Amino acid sequence: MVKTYELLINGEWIGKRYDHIDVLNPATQEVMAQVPKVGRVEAAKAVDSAHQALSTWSSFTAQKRGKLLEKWHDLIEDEAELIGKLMTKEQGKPLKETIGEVNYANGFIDWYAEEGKRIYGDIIPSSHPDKRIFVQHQPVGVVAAITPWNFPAAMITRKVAPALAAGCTVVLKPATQTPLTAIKLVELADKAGIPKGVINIITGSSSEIGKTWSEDSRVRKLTFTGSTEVGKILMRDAAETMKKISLELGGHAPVIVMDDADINKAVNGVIQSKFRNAGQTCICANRVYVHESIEQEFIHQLNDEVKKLKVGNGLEEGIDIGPLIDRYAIEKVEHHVSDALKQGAKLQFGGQRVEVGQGHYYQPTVISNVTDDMICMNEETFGPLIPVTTFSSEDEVVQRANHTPYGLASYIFTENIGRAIRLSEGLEYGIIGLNDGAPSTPQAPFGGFKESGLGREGGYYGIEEYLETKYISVGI
Ligand SMILES: NC(=O)C1=CN([C@@H]2O[C@H](COP(=O)(O)OP(=O)(O)OC[C@H]3O[C@@H](n4cnc5c(N)ncnc54)[C@H](OP(=O)(O)O)[C@@H]3O)[C@@H](O)[C@H]2O)C=CC1
Ligand SMILES: O=C(O)CCCC(=O)O
Repeated sequence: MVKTYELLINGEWIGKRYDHIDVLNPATQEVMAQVPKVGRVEAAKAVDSAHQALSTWSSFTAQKRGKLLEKWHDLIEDEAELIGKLMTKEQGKPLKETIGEVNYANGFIDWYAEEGKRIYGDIIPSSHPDKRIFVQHQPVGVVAAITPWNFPAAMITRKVAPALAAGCTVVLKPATQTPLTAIKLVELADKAGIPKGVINIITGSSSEIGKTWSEDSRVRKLTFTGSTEVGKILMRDAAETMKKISLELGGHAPVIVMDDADINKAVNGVIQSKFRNAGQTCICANRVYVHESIEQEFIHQLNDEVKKLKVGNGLEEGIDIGPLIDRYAIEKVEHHVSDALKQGAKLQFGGQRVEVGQGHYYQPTVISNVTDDMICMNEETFGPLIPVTTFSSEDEVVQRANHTPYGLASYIFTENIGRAIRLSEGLEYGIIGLNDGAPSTPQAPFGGFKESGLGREGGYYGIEEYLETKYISVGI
């Protein structure tokens, strides 16, 4: 019999009396667990609970909240391997990546346990001799967090840790495909002594839960990571109650490899960025622009490295690329590859499914002779495909790289400092990996320009998203 996980509302674990949703292991397609399927009633109860807990939690000192966050961090650290295994089973990514993600996720808790103590205000010199200007920051209130399946731990802590550190309480809905890691993290928060009602987690109908939270004026902040399409729905709905919002949405990251680049560094950077989570991240390299003079050498080295990558069940030793999340994901990759090949792209490596059990596995794939009108050059592939094209000048490549509604991450490989600065300034992206294929870290601001979203997560920028600014004008 599969385990049924429970949900936490107002300090009580509930779930037995609801319908359930099956959680599948993407490597085997087996049902590995079930979670309750709740809707509007429980979504509203979760807000009641968070709202009730708000005054006490926000009145705690930052030190007291920080201590509880540290306790939560330590419990996660103790169970990192177990959580990693659970995440590999529900999400598919290799164990080395899931354990890495647990540590990355825990880094946000660690960072915000400290950062909560540094929510400083200002005293601003007044132009009136008989007045003083004080500015202070207060928690925004109840926060609703909706998270995706591609980072089942990090997307939870990147939102919940700064919210809690700022003095907010949270209602959380993880993705239906990967709720187990999230529930496990909340269980550890409960065990750490974070008071009842401060974190509430529910699973179920995303549209009903999203609507309920959007309409509820007690929810003062909505934070979401996922598709641009859903982000736009949530932004429209949140406008009714004028909530603060953070949206971390899709991307279409260009990689620019200049003729002076260290090719070895560029190849490793592309591989690091592209094949993390089998290409299912919004900052993954989506299209590679290589200077025409080094195309052959770059592709040759890239093929050599890509050939070494091992595809299979992420629980097995030595696996680099696990299964894609579901059948729609692999069909999308196939569609992008076949469209490109039909229009004249050249297959360098891969291009096929890999038959391993029942999972949806796809070979790491490299195609060249790609043109800007192909689907893969315009839509997020969210899979292990590297399309390579060439360019001849700096201006041309910046213009082509910026020609997209997205603006999340971009990558530059060059050894020339002037070019590095010019390109970094010219690219309309929130994140630049300059000779770096892995820019994500808890201390830095993560977020996008244009249709890649609003707001930033991580670093001190990340906590500002959970604060209101209050100005007190004092007559003396
Ligand atoms: N920026 C990023 O990190 C991500 C980008 N994507 C992109 O989006 C594509 C689609 O992925 P998908 O998982 O469908 O992403 P979605 O945007 O559909 O899902 C992300 C989260 O939003 C929830 N959700 C879905 N619809 C609504 C709604 N109407 N109201 C409130 N919440 C909602 C989902 O719940 P539920 O799971 O219950 O449906 C999930 O928790 C990917 O192929 C990729 O291109 C996807 C994931 C992450
Ligand atoms: O948006 C995503 O794909 C999740 C975040 C990835 C990261 O933190 O690197």
